[in-house]
Amino acid sequence: MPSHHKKKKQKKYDPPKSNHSKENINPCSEYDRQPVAEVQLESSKPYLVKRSEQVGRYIVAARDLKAGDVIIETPPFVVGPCAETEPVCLGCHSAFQPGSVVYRCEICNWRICSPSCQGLVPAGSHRQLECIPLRDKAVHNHLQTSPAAQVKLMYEAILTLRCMLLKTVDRPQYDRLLGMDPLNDVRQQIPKLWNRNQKEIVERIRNQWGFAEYSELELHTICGIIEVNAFEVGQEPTKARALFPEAYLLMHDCTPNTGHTDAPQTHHLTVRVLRDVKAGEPLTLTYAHILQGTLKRRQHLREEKFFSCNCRRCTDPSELGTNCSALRCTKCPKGTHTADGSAQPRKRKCHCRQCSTVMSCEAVILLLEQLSQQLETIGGNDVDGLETFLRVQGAVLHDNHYLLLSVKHSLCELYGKIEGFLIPQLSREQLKRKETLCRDLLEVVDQLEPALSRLRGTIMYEMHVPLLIEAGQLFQGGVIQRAELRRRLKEVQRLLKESERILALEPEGTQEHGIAEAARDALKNMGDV
Ligand SMILES: C[S@@+](CC[C@H](N)C(=O)[O-])C[C@H]1O[C@@H](n2cnc3c(N)ncnc32)[C@H](O)[C@@H]1O
Repeated sequence: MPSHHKKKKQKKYDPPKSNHSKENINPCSEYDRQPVAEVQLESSKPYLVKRSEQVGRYIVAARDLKAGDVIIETPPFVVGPCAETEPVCLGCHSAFQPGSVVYRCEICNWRICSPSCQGLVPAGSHRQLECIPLRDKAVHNHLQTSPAAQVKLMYEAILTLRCMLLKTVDRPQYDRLLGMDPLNDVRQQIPKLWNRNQKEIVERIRNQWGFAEYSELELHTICGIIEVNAFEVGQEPTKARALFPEAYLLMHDCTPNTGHTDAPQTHHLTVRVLRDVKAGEPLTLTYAHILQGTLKRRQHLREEKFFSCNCRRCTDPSELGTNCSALRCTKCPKGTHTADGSAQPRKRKCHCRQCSTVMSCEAVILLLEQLSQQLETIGGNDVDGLETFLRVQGAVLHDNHYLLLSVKHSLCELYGKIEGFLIPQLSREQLKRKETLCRDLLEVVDQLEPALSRLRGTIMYEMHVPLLIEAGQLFQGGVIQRAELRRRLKEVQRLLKESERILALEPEGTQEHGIAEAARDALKNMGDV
């Protein structure tokens, strides 16, 4: 729990209004449902809370911020298993390895990774929240008799139950959780979603598990709070969802100016600005995948986050010049098709920018679905299969199309990492290939998520390897002289320094932190150039 939290008188839940006032609101005077202590402390924060009709509450920089400045640092309100997940440890949320010893919680009998799992006991975790209620209601019996698909849904319901149990275990925390917008009015208009929640979560918790003391509306509200506001946390083999104070106020943008990271085990969240931000500028986060095309991002945001994105990138058919969603024109040799900026899928058309041929967006979506399915049939480590996909579909899609970018990203990591393609096994052509793939990716990432982007940091680290080897080989072969060698090594150093600068910001124990250490070692080994 954040240290500034003070106990306050209980307030009745007042669902947030979706017709937010247009007026900009000073954090010291706004927040009808905010605990007083928190409002008083807001003024020391690097952000101000505002509100608009279109976005609801959002935050802006309270002063000029420098790339790397931390704007939010917070423990989670609550963490829990992802939607429809395979069974995970209810302590640390790590997946169970096939054949690993089966341990069970001695109280509730649900599976855990080990009796000494550190995640079982902290505040807001299994033992404090659902463990004894699950035992008292013998919920484990349902787990044993249910088919795998139902078991996944039972794990999904755990996070809703955890939030709900806060009402009795930690009422102030529960009240703060209810400060998040569940968008009930919007979600209720989507029968597929509402009815699914009713059947799979609300009725499960109330009727099957026997927690009838919680009303249907309370449980639907928690479902909404999770759907609208939860962050994905953890790294393989741990994957979970978490709700955080403050961070939920970050509005979405498809070219965000903040990035976030969560610490292994505790899932404490750190949000930093990725680039310099001027006072008054909205602080933004992406709720979608950065290397995804506009149609897909907008679809995800509409269906899963319940709004139409009209950011600069979504309304620009070229996606800020990257052509991330462009298809090659079948009628003219140089043309590319891109969707116009309309937010409404039915109205959208994909025009060739050279010859004005028009394709319907439905046809484009269908084609991309087929290509995605084709891609899924290629094994994750199948270098040749992925290269063939790039070659064949490169005739249909722009070089920077997001489907090709995702293949390029996989390949740039595979060259140098898997048996048969380890660094000493790579031919000159394959090393060059790795370099080219990294350059292609960097060119796009520099546009969409510049400066301190984690993706940039990892690509730069990958790219230093072929450049370093090539420089050494060319010098030893007498192809380049000392001055050219020096120039090339300087470039390698630049990549390593930038990669280290970015990834050293990641918490200890993460893969990225490990890469930062490797970059530091590589720089030390290079010595003075
Ligand atoms: C995590 S919440 C952000 C906080 C929220 N605005 C509030 O007042 O509680 C996400 C919701 O905010 C709104 N939102 C965030 N970014 C937006 C954007 N770029 N355009 C429109 N609505 C946005 C959407 O309703 C979205 O479902």
